[in-house]
Amino acid sequence: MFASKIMIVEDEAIIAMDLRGQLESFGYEVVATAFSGGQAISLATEYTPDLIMMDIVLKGQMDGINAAQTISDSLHIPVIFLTAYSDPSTLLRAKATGAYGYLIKPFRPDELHASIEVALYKHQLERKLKDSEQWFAKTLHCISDAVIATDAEGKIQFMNPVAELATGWQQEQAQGAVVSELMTLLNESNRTVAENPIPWVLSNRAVCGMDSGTILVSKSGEELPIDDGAAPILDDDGSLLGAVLVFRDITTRRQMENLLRESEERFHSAFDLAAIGMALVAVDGRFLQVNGSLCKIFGYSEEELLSSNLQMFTHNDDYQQVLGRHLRQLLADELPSFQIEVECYHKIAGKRVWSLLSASLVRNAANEPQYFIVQIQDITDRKYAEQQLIYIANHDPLTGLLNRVQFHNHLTQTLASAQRYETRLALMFLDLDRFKLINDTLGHRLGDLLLQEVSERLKTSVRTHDSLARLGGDEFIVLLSNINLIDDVARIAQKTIEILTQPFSIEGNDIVITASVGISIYPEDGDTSQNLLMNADTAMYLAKERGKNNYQFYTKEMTARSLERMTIERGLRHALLNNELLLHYQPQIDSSSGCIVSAEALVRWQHPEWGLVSPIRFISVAEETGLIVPIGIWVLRTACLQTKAWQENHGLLSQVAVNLSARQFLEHDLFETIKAVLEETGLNPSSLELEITESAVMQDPERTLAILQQLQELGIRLSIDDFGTGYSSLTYLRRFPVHSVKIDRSFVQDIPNDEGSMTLVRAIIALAHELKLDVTAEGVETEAQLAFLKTQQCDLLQGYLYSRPVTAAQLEIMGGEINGQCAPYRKISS
Ligand SMILES: Nc1nc2c(ncn2[C@@H]2O[C@@H]3COP(=O)(O)O[C@H]4[C@@H](O)[C@H](n5cnc6c(=O)[nH]c(N)nc65)O[C@@H]4COP(=O)(O)O[C@H]3[C@H]2O)c(=O)[nH]1
Repeated sequence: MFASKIMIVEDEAIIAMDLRGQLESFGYEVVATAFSGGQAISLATEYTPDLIMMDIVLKGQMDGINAAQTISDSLHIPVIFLTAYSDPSTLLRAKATGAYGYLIKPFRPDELHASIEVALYKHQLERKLKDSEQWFAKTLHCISDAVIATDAEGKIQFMNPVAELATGWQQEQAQGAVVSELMTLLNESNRTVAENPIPWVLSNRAVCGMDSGTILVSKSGEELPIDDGAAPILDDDGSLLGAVLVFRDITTRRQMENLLRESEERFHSAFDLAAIGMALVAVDGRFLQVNGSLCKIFGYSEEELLSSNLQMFTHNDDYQQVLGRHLRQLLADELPSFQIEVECYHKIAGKRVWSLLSASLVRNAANEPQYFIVQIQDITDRKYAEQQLIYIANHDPLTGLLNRVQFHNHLTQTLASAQRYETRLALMFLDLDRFKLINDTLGHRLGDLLLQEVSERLKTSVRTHDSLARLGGDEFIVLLSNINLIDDVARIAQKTIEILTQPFSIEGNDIVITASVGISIYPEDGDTSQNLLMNADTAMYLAKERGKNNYQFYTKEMTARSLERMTIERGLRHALLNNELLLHYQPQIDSSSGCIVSAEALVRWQHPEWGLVSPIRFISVAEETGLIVPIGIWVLRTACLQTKAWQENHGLLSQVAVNLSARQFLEHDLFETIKAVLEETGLNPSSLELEITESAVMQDPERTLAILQQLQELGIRLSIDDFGTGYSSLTYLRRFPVHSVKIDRSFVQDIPNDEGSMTLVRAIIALAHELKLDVTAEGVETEAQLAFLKTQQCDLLQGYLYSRPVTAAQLEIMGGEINGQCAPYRKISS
């Protein structure tokens, strides 16, 4: 603790020294001793002691009282007077300076000590009080609220600067004025004069809040919205000292409140009237507020929704989990917002609603989660449209079966699972036989209906977990998964074929179709979807070749064959462009005259590497690929040109026979093409015989009949090739405008050993003649065959006995000798 600093003012040096001794003995520090009033002021200024012991009577012009007055006014240092005089006027003067003590000499040391301690304590108290007053005064000046204090009569005693600014009155002007007269207050709502709270506070001695909505009219008439309160000022003993009014300008707050209210109104109207569903959802998922659109989307009333939670819309576990996870991520601040598609349920059982749900979380100023704002958009229509698009993209529009792309996906997945679980699967490639013909003859509309019926039947023949697809046209594919026994696959294939052979009745038309099926098995026939599909396709081709209407399992040998077929197909396309095709002619001999009257044109392929290729190797490929159409035209044109040249230059051949493939009959302009070739080459139609196989005629008898009639009317001769191998009867053929039949060489070759063949040949010739048809025997190789055929009066003979098919040049040598006359046949060495 520091000692209090005391200054002595005493013009008697001995007394001053004595006093100093006493003070120091009490523990004070005597910082200075002054001997006059003037010196007292300057030393007090210099040392600022805590207390001055001042003698009243001093030498010089200034006595102790005057010096004390100056020091008290300017330095606020407490003074204790020491004097030998105690006359009333001196005492009065001393008291007026605010003296802290007055000791009459001689005084006792304990009296001195007590006076000093009292003076120091009193001064300390006064200083604290002053500091505190100053602090309060400064506070009142600094605070942003307006403060007006009145006395107990309501007269203004204090106004801080904010109050001055708000009221327009300076404190000096307002001092002493009655507050309610100076301050005009209005009720904002009805603009009537509002009561000033001060009088009420003074009479009730209670705190009073001012109605919000109060307006202060300033001195200049300016109006300020204020928000305030007033309180009484009570003394320690409870007596009323006055009142204080505190108010603040709430213009900015009002503006903020207005903005907030407007924004809330906007939000509410946006919320209530929004076309999309909106909800405020508590963090535990309960609905706090829902709008009308939300109720409409799900068919629930507002009350029903408010008593349930967000998860109620979807019963699907997966969606619930996804939704729950996203909401938790919002709460954990891991996501600012999210948007997910959820499959929901309408109140009406079974009605599904697809919704696009967006949510974000509202947090308070302390960043604590308050509630979710959830928006729900009904996207059911869009979703169905999307599903429809996906369905369309994955399904065949005609039959509703899987399409090629989707089937590939299925196959890839099923194959992966078969590989994982080491199971077997089978692919059944199914192609309708002669569908193109049906399509072309009955029209595309009926063709489409037939395909639909076929797919319906196919559905019944496969198991539910098998996949059925239409790859295009009349090609179907079945994927049989989890196969135990190959026999099961065979059984299904057989059943499928049988189901399809039952006649279809479509718009009054009875249609009979058959199908060829090729089968490949995983893992035996391939381990990729491409391999398995290719091999099933290859097997299907073999089924076609083996007479159609059957099924074939893939074998390794088929690949070699199919490879060869592919090579032939590629080569054939070149052959046409590169002029690699040529014709050989096989003579046909008149049995009675022995003359060459006709020749059959037979195509050959002079391959640059393989040499001369037989038509047996390439005609079937040409037929499957459709290449037979341009090849057939080429053959026809070449044969006609050649025959025309022979007729004109050598007088050779009254006729040439050209094969017409069944496939060519599918061309809608077949007749026009043939007619054009005849016109172009100049060959007389009667010099052309077209050989049509029995099976080609029977594929579509009505259509063929119409074309044949046109050809006959043009003068072309028509012949049925390979007669006897099919199922047609001669009487049936009567309806067709044919001129001759050609007995198949398989019957001729058994003559004379097989009585049955001979009987058949005999009957064919007899019946044909009865029907006024010529008969040509093919494959005559022996004299015995020739003799038999002659006795049966077979009209024309063709076979190795006479000649193999030869080049045009060779044929000229054979028949050119008689110069235009029908020369007897002369065999050449071939
Ligand atoms: N074993 C034996 N065979 C004999 C005898 N006489 C003739 N041949 C053969 O029998 C076939 C007769 O022709 P196809 O029955 O129309 O049978 C033809 C025909 O179906 C087809 N073809 C040939 N050229 C053409 C063509 O230009 N167009 C069409 N669409 N098919 C053709 O190819 C088939 C085979 O023709 P090629 O190999 O030339 O075989 C020819 C001929 O060489 C014989 O005494 N013994």
